[in-house]
Amino acid sequence: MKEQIQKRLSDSKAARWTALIIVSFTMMCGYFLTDVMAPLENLLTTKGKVVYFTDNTSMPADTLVAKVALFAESNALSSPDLTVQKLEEGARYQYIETVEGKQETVEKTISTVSSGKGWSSTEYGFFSGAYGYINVFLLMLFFGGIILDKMGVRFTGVMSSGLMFAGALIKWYALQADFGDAMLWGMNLQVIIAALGFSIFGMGAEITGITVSKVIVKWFAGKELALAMGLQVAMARIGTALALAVSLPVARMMGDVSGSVLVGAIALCVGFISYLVYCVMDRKEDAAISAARAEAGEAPEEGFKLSDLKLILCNKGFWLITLLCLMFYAGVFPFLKFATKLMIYKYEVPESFAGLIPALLPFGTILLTPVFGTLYDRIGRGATLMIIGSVMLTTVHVLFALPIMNYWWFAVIVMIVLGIAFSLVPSALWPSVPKIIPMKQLGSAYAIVFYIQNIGLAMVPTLIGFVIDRFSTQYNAAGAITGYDYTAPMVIFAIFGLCAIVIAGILKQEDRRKHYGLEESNIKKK
Ligand SMILES: NCCCC[C@H](N)C(=O)NCC(=O)O
Repeated sequence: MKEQIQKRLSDSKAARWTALIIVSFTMMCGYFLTDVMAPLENLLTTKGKVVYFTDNTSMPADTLVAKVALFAESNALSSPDLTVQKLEEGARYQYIETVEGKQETVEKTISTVSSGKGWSSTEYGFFSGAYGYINVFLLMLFFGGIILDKMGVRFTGVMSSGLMFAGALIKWYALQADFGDAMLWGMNLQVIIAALGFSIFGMGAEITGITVSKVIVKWFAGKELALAMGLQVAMARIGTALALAVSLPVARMMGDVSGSVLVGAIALCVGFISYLVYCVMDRKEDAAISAARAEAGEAPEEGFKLSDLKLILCNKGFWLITLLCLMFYAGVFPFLKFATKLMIYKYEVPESFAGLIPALLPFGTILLTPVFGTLYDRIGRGATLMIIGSVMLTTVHVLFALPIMNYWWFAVIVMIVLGIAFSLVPSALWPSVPKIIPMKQLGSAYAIVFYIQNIGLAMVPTLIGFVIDRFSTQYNAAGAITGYDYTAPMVIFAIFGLCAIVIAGILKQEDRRKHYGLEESNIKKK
């Protein structure tokens, strides 16, 4: 009987994997909402309504009306069905299009109509970066780590998943409301309120992220730690992949971009409830740990002290991991925010399918991250995996920057390579932190890594949005946008990759000197 009390819940395989699935589900819902707007960039940056045709092409409603009016003026319309009629499902239109230098009459049928928001690329970039603003500028992630180490995973997780839900609701409110032409700080008021919601959500998502990492170390240390972390990341990627794949169809179906955000907010509500379920398991685990300590006559584990921060901040290996994280993730997550439009304008993929190519990236990682995690658990080579992943990231961005091979299948291949890189580095990077920093400082350590990473997540989209507006957007004589040249933004992303390679190389050298064990396996033989 006594033995049963002392047995930790985490010693049971079923219990620890159940705990992992529950907390990973909460995180997955967070990842869904994080990227739900990415496939909607084209819609958000178009003014007025956008019509989608049954052949999967799309165009701003104003352009269609102008083209059809021009056609009607110069032709006697053969069928009343083809006159300018209501912009609604099933309506048919004829107009002239220039295909390979020749003028052709095309006939199209509307499939759905959605409302664009008329944001500029700068506004879209500002909004996308908002995820990190509160984390970075109000130091909330930093405080989040201290709260986590002081208050524990139950209090912190409930608070942070509640914040994610609240932020999502504000974002949804901003997108479905009509603010007319109201402006604030030189930007549309809608952008500012949506960004505020996204910032609150981002604070919740990042604090949930460090909490979940600590939960996993608590349940899996000395066991299948990297595999568990890999699986958690894989589930998170399902959230990203779903966001990229279904967001546009949902927005089209519901007639507005806010529809996709509403779906995300509902998912987050379920995620919040599932974290409450985890709290029940966590309480039992803590009780078992305390009972075992009392039984062994050990004093309860010393709590986190602020002076512990010094130990973290003076550790060179820790800083190298943190900088690698900053550079690597600056080349991936912000890129995803712009990737759908890149597919539309550089690779001429119809908008209806364009989100599916970036979605390949997280889909690929769903399988590969746990595979590489297991590899790290069993054979080690963590620093080497990070170098290889960073080289792949850089190569991919160089290929996207070059004005060659503008074929959709080439974009697919390059995206798959990026998917491999995006599996390699996270599966080695996150389980490497506990090799450098002890458990009781782990919450703060992950928080500082996430904090620095968030500087990239906040600033890079803002920078890229500005660069696209300033250097990449092409206009015709009348001042209308005709296309985009993605060379400059992609070169910026490639530079982040290059920095990641250098840092990963130095980390490997440092590991050799300090014996962190990054190249060693994680599973301890009993
Ligand atoms: N788009 C979600 C951003 C998550 C950032 C988070 N700090 C993180 O790095 N998580 C680990 C990962 O690989 O997703």
